[in-house]
Amino acid sequence: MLARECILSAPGKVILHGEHAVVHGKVALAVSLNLRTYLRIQPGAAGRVSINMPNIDTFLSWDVSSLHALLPARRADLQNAVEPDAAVVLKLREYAGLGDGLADTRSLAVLAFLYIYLFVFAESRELPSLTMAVWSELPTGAGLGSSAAFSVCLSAALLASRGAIACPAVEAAQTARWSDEDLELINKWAFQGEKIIHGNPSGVDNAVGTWGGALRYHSGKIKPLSSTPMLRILLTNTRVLVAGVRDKITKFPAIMNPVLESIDAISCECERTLMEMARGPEIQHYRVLEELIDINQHHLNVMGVGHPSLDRLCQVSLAHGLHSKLTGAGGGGCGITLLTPDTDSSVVERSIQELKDCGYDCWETSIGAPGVLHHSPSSLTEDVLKILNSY
Ligand SMILES: Nc1ncnc2c1ncn2[C@@H]1O[C@H](COP(=O)(O)OP(=O)(O)O)[C@@H](O)[C@H]1O
Ligand SMILES: C[C@@](O)(CCOP(=O)(O)O)CC(=O)O
Ligand SMILES: [Mg+2]
Repeated sequence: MLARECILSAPGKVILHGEHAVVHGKVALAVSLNLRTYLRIQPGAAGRVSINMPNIDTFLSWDVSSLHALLPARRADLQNAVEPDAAVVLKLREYAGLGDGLADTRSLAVLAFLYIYLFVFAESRELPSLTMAVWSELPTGAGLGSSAAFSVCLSAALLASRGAIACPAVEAAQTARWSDEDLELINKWAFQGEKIIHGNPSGVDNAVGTWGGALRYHSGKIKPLSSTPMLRILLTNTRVLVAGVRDKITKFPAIMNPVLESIDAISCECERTLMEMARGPEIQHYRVLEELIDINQHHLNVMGVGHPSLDRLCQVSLAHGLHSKLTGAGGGGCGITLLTPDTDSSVVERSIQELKDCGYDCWETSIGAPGVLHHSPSSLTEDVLKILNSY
């Protein structure tokens, strides 16, 4: 077990259409982002488990012997990731001294680690000493799926340490993908991590973090959108922290269900348009994509997940003829703006500048990055390697 170090990474995501509705069984379209979370795991000091998570200022270490007491009584089935129940989460909370701070999403990262560590090793009853460091290029809690990228990295690293999946061989300065079968297992356990962090996630974020690229997600069914045209997108982080957005879906189901149906239809229409564009993109296709973005943004506001900072993003970009919507949980966080072939570069530059003047971060992003990857140390940038090596 954990004979050597393993470095891996997983991407964040952008939801084009279907956030929130996807939790209620509607279709979502999502794409991976060129911003990644990196994790390095290595054999630790004898009898110790240490986790270092500088993005959330959390550095913890435990005795393996004390962790043994937390092992579930029943042997967990490694191939069918076990769902966390409230009693287990409470026990882990008490052990880690995290109290009941439900609002402190940072502590959920610790719980996700403890859960996956204990349950992945539960079958063997042998817990390894290890040291782990995680570093992300993604802002946390901004709607770009940092929780899923984190859960995917945790799942892949711990399954590899357990020997449940083999680390694919990497040449110097290169990366390697896991087999489809291993990706299935990584995704299953990452979903459990997301359940701890989110409560009731749809599973779309961990699917993108695992497989990368563009995909259609519907009630757990994942379809890669391999022939999607290359879309140019501006990503804006309003820097307003997403704080426990409460949508109105459960409060007014009869009123909100038609809105969810409409979002489902938007995702399907967008998918159809993207497929047509793959055969030959025309400017009318972009006009349809823009209209779908506008309609969905209105729906998301109706659902109560908007924010004045996101309204401002939409107004500023529309003043330049560009169409935006929130992405992810909403209530702040990030929005996307579609750039079209007839968008002049001076318009893009002016829009970016005006959005920066609002105090937002704004940049043109590239989408469709690979899913979870195994890295050789020399495939990492010096900056990332330095951070991971400092723990
Ligand atoms: N790099 C990281 N290190 C440790 N925990 C992380 C990291 N990235 C994300 N997380 C966990 O995910 C949480 C943020 O997830 P969430 O609120 O779903 O926002 P999002 O997924 O949109 O970034 C953090 O509070 C933390 O618990
Ligand atoms: C709102 C939702 O659709 C996406 C949440 O994404 P994020 O954690 O805000 O990046 C929830 C989900 O799909 O689980
Ligand atoms: Mg998340």
